[in-house]
Amino acid sequence: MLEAQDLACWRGDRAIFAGLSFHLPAGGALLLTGPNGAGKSSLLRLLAGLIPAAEGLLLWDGADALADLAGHARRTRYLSHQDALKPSLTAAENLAFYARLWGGQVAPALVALGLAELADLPARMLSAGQKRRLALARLALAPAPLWLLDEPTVGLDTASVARLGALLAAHRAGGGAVVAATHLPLPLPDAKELAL
Ligand SMILES: Nc1ncnc2c1ncn2[C@@H]1O[C@H](COP(=O)(O)OP(=O)(O)OP(=O)(O)O)[C@@H](O)[C@H]1O
Repeated sequence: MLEAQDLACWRGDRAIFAGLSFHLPAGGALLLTGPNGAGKSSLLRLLAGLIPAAEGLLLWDGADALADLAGHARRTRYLSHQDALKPSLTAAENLAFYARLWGGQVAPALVALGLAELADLPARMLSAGQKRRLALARLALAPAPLWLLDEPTVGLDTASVARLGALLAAHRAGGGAVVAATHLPLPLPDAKELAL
């Protein structure tokens, strides 16, 4: 599904990593680990097509994944460190924005992350963990084969980590793939680890 061949990444005038290769099959999961500054977020941004590779190739089903950036964006859900919420919109309205882009139903996506009770609250009034859950609820809107998740469980309580685990399992059972960067335990059984 996703294959990296000899990727290299520069940020500013510094080489962050080079010679990075991996193969991620349908249903597979790759866990990015390494100390602060190792390049985990940079790799996720590169895989999302948001920063260019200095060297190497990213392939999707054997073809250049980044030749058509709009097409790559359509098959990708990228969750960064930031929750990317509009503070003045309610939880439901925030998700409705993405539902207009990708399709899907807002109510079940809120339920998937335990947010039904908070649907009408402006995002600015949510706690840090609730905001993270609302960001993650986007994953439950409409299927996309590649999920790129940067520290998805930061701020989550135990029940919410379990809800995310259920989402991840269903995504992978349906043939989806996941690349996740984390310093925390993640419910991703049988994930391969890529230590940066
Ligand atoms: N916009 C930028 N311009 C220049 N250098 C950057 C930029 N963003 C990140 N870097 C540098 O790239 C390196 C990798 O950063 P990155 O955020 O990818 O690390 P990380 O492994 O995700 O770290 P953390 O565990 O702290 O989240 C760091 O040395 C950082 O200073």
